[in-house]
Amino acid sequence: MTVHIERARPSQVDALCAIERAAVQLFRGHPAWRAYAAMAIPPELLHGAVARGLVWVAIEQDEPVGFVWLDDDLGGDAVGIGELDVLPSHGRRGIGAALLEHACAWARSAGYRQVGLGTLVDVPWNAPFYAKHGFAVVDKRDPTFARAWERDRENGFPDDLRVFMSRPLSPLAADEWSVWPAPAKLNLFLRITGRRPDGYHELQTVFRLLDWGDELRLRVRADGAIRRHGELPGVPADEDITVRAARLLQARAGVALGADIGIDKRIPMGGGLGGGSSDAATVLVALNHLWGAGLDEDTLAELGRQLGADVPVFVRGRSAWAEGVGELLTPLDLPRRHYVVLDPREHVPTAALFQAPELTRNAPRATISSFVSGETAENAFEPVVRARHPRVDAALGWLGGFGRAKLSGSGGCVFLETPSELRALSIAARCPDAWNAQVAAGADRSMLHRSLARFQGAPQPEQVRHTT
Ligand SMILES: C[C@@](CO)(OP(=O)(O)O)[C@H](O)COP(=O)(O)OP(=O)(O)OC[C@H]1O[C@@H](n2ccc(N)nc2=O)[C@H](O)[C@@H]1O
Ligand SMILES: Nc1ncnc2c1ncn2[C@@H]1O[C@H](COP(=O)(O)OP(=O)(O)O)[C@@H](O)[C@H]1O
Repeated sequence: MTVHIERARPSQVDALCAIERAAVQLFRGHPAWRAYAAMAIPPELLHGAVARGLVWVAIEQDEPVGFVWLDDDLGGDAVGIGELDVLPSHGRRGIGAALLEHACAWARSAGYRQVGLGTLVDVPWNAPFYAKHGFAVVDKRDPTFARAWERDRENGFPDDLRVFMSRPLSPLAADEWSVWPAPAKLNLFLRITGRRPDGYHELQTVFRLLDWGDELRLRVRADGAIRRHGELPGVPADEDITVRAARLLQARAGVALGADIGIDKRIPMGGGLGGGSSDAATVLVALNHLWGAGLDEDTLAELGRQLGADVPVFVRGRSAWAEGVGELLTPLDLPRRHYVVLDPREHVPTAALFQAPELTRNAPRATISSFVSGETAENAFEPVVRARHPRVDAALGWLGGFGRAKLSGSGGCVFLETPSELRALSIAARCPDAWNAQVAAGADRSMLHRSLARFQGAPQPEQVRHTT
């Protein structure tokens, strides 16, 4: 029977937790059994990892039979194998090895240079299995594993039997596909203070970048062509902002190389989460690197501005206070927060909202301190969108039952800030079926810039992901 591997979907989370529980039974009688048996994967955490594209599942006859979960919290140029489990009934068929190779291949495309893991030295399907697949035992005091070692001790794993292992990943060749993240954003408030002669509106907003978003695949072409692979509903290739971004960069930098572009779309289109803008910024930043075009960040941000008002903040890669049409940016370090982001599945047309006669477009100017104190927290589009789009109104009403729910950008996505990931996960778990709920952490430094640092072999800007 054939098995194939694909990215895990939210609907598979319960099945994956059950696979882990079945696989752990093989440790009965082992000194680590008590610790392993006491530690089931919290389904909400797996949900988060699935949403961020870090889990792959092996499917046989439409049923999940194994999975691998990558842990991107190690830092530096290393990614971890957080979990690798196969149903005991499907063991010894090479499914675990295939999952491992799949995850390592993705990690290599994402610019990681090593894969690390913690495992048991005396269990045949643990350390000896990984050794067969290119992993070598490393010194436990290696700083890469400091957090993992600490977690081991918290979980009561037998320290003498646990080893950390690492496998190097070779750099990508020039003609291979690479993968790059394109994070979503939220507008923590949005005020419109005036209108410019060209019809564009002056606004003030705070862009909060998230640790969740789209994934782009890029491959350099020698023939100069820019090609999009796959379909994006309602967006012909020539109109796709990623294709336009690549062409703009090509012309500005005078490069003769081209690119293949693939988009794994996770951010709802037209949802006020800046998905298209972020995709465009990722293309500018990534191709600038892959083509060796050598443009500086100011030039890339200006190219971004030509593509859309929200593109520069993604090019700069910092959560920021914004003015002008969104291009005058002051980086902000915001407190650690998680967000429940709710998609009412309603496309809200941005341009029409900016034209709405009832929109408040002459608000007094706010200050950063009035935002920080919580006094300035409104979104000028919210009353207009609530009146025109009943589904968005209903989503705000439901989420508002848990705290101060807000609209992002011009909507239709709405969000709620929470002090802990668990609180966000428990609210998201109660979301009515009609909408889609996502939990994400705020990121002061963009995951795009973490990727760029990996590809450049430079030190990481800072951990993006805040855990509580
Ligand atoms: C409202 C915001 C807030 O972050 O986000 P979204 O809801 O789109 O995510 C942005 O200002 C949207 O930025 P973006 O989506 O890039 O807008 P653009 O493509 O540049 O513009 C779409 C249309 O909106 C109007 N527009 C846009 C920005 C602005 N400051 N004034 C405007 O009047 C213009 O009519 C323009 O033709
Ligand atoms: N690569 C792309 N991803 C998303 N939208 C795109 C893309 N290219 C063009 N678009 C167009 O831009 C519109 C706005 O996109 P998006 O950035 O997702 O929403 P918003 O501006 O509300 O945050 C979409 O409805 C779509 O028509």
